[in-house]
Amino acid sequence: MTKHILIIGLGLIGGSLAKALQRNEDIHVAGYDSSALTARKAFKMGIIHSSPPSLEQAAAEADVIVFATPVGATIKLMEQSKYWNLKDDVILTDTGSTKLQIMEASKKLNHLFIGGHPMAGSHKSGVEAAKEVLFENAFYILTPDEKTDEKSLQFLKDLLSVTKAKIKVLAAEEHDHMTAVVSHFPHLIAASLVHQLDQEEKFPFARQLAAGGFRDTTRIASANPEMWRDITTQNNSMIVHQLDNWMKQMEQLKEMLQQNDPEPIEQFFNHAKVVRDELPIAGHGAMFSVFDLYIDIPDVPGIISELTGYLAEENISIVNIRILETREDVFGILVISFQTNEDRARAQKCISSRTVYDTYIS
Ligand SMILES: NC(=O)c1ccc[n+]([C@@H]2O[C@H](COP(=O)([O-])OP(=O)(O)OC[C@H]3O[C@@H](n4cnc5c(N)ncnc54)[C@H](O)[C@@H]3O)[C@@H](O)[C@H]2O)c1
Ligand SMILES: O=C(O)C(=O)C[C@]1(C(=O)O)C=C[C@@H](O)C=C1
Repeated sequence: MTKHILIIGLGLIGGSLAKALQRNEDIHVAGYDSSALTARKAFKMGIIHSSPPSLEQAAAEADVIVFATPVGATIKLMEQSKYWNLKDDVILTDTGSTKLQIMEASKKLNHLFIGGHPMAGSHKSGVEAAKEVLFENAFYILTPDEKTDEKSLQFLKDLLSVTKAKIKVLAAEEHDHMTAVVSHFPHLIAASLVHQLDQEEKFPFARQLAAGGFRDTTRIASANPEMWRDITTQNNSMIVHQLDNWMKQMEQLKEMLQQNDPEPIEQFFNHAKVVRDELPIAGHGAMFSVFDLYIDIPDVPGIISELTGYLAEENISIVNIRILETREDVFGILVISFQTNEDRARAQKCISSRTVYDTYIS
């Protein structure tokens, strides 16, 4: 029998989930967004099967309701949902980046709520950025609580299995602690590095020099500010705890730098390299979402379409393409991102065999 899923919030995450869920032919995906334009776009793009005009009516028909809205809006919607006429056995879930406050809010609901968080995403937002494959190989965290029965949990796991994510059950507190370390606090550091560049007054040309290192470290500073405002206010104490640890670490770093002894400085970098190099490689998800290929190209018209044309001929899909404007002379660096290491290796071979341009992997 067809199951009715309602996704509220049709941005990057809601849109990607809707697309992935459509792989299951026994599922009807209805989508709602507070922006009527977004909902219309999602329907036109085929991301959702239907775009009901009334949220309450769509909620009443749903077997599963997914809140894929910024976490502040999710808590407000959860409160509203108490007044909706829901099916008795409906399962409510969400995709929010924080879990403790959301699970706390779920205690006041009359229906089952199982927290959810796919650990994959992007600095891009909105329905246009939605991708069916976004969650493949990424962890998808679920945070059931004492009210959750095994059957409903299994039902949700089965439903989400079409995303090809790795489903993992965690307690909300563990989730918020770990995401503060690997996601929330790094976003604040990335933003702080950009602020530091912005405060550089003596040499404004520094912005032009910002090359791979600065761009790689600060990509996530381009993420949606409202979304990160909500995450930061909800997971505030865990983030402040990370900041305390960071400040202690920075004090130690400062002392080490003041002594300027090369050996501990090398050890500092070496330890970070060993830990970073040992991080597990995931196809998508939190850490390694893309594989970049760098190509030295001359500044001539048509060069990008020439190169992408070669890749298209060999059926190699591209995730992203950008130019690093780090040099003022004739050559620039084109960075093409791929979804897999294999795609990048094929692309490097393809470009090296068809052009004279140097390609390299950073
Ligand atoms: N962006 C990421 O990398 C990422 C990754 C995993 C989880 N998340 C979480 O998933 C959720 C959605 O994030 P996103 O990146 O898709 O954001 P997004 O900005 O791309 O999309 C959010 C959508 O929700 C809609 N919306 C906002 N308030 C609403 C309301 N009250 N009712 C209905 N629709 C409303 C917006 O119009 C927008 O279309 C957030 O809770 C976020 O923390 C984000
Ligand atoms: O890849 C990115 O750009 C992301 O920021 C994704 C990211 C993360 O911090 O890793 C962001 C928020 C999430 O809740 C999960 C994933």
